[in-house]
Amino acid sequence: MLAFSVIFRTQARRLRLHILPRTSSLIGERCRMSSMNPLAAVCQVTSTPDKEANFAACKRLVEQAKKRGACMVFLPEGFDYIGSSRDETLELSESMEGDTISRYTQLARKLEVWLSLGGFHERGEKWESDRRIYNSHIIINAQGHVVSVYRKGHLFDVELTGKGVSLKESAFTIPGPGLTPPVQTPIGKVGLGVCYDLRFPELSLALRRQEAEILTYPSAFTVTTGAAHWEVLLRARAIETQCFVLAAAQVGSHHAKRASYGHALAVDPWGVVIGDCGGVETGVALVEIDMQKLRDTRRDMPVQQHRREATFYSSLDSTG
Ligand SMILES: O=C(O)CNC(=O)[C@H](CS)NC(=O)CCC(=O)C(=O)O
Repeated sequence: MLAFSVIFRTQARRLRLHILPRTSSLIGERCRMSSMNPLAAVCQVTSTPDKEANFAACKRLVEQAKKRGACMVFLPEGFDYIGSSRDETLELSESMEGDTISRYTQLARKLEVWLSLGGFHERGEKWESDRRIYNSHIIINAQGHVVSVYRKGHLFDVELTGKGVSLKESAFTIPGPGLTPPVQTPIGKVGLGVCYDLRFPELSLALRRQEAEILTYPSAFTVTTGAAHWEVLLRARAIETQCFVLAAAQVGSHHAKRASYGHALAVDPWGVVIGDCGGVETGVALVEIDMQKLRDTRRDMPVQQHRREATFYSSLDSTG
């Protein structure tokens, strides 16, 4: 009998529930059955500069998640690698046609599972002359086709005085051109962001306006900013858009100079944390995507209808 564990959080207590599907044949069917809520898998990994080892670790988690009944598996920013210098980060990058994406499309096809690959280091169009990359969030369907790509719009150029955080993403990355429309998947309509984008509610509101039901922020948050802001920001985006929010994450030490906060998280449209991978280990949290919860939340408190964006922006214009 196959069992899977879902990590639920009730206030300060964490409970691990073991749920037994009635028969193992239900697992493959779950994504197609309208009577059961689909399962999403939010992964937490520790990428290093070793691409082979990272692929092996991610593949194991995707296989585990599929076995436990997931229809769609979410991997974090830098799932391919986290480089130890600007030069190494650039050197290891690939195009969409390279080995890495080809291996993941094969994996998706073989396991018949959808994948969200957050934060792929993608060589830009003018790589040969400018050596710049995009930070790309790629969606692959269960037939192994790339169905959507969003290129991170907000770059993390941040230096926190006295807090040991100093990163300049724009030194190697080009910002993406803008929003990618939400994509229909077996778990719902998924809107794409990446990591630092989480801090900009105008992106999540634009995705909500385009009918997103699930927002995704695959991340590699720093330990300092993660401890201060991560859960608050994710819950705020969920509450104000009334969407599920799924955020796969990097955890622990990538190399001598860099570590990540962890806590890959899943939040429901009411703002409740329904999955949390913790701050220590790699792993996967399986969560039910119950669209009735979303419909109830939006019906009871129709904030999207109450929104008066135009009023506030036009008053800004008139006051200069
Ligand atoms: O560098 C790579 O290889 C992959 N990219 C990242 O890890 C990015 C850019 S440096 N990290 C973040 O955006 C952290 C955001 C953050 O921590 C916050 O908003 O507080």
